[in-house]
Amino acid sequence: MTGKLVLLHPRKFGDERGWFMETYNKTKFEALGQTYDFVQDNHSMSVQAGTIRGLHFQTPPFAQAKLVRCIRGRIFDVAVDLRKGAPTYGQWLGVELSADNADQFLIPEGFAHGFVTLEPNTEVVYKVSSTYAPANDGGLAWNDPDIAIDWPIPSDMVPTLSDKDKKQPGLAAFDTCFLYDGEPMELLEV
Ligand SMILES: Cc1cn([C@H]2C[C@H](O)[C@@H](COP(=O)(O)OP(=O)(O)O[C@H]3O[C@@H](C)C(=O)[C@@H](O)[C@H]3O)O2)c(=O)[nH]c1=O
Repeated sequence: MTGKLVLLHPRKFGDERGWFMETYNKTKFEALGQTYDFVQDNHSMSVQAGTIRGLHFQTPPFAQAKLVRCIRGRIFDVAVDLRKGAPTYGQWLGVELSADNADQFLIPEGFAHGFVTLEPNTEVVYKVSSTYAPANDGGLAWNDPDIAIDWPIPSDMVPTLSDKDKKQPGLAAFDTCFLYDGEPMELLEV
């Protein structure tokens, strides 16, 4: 299996009560060639708009694929290619996820992940394919010029960051431990 970046537009079944949607269906993921054993669910809430969490990853053997969605507010969600030898190594791809669009972003192993909140009190939930392994916790600077993410926040805004994320290194200091599986860094939308 190769891991693809996938933006899922889940089908909402509306009726007089409201709506229903599936948020994860293993069989449908397998039909897309994306077989993950999601073993942990996470939920974060960020009070301030302009909060950046990331860029984060766990190193092998605890690398994580992530299935991310925003259930309150709005985020710009980013994946950064860290796969050794990939032609797109160091490049990033971002999507907007919101409670309104209900979209989900599937980020395979080999990518760093981060997001900025675009509204106050934004809540993000995501499944991960390996449990938390603090000793394998890795990070990169959100504003590393070698990655050059175009965060959709005002240029004079000082983002809210954790102490850890204020001190993350840049890509130049990172010796990647992720292998390139040949999968192009393209967004599959379903
Ligand atoms: C990630 C994580 C953190 N924690 C604890 C450690 C710490 O005391 C507290 C807050 O952790 P952090 O500051 O790392 O939380 P946060 O900055 O929200 O980290 C998350 O960011 C996004 C972008 C991701 O992709 C996630 O994988 C995760 O790295 O929660 C767990 O117990 N389990 C976990 O799986």
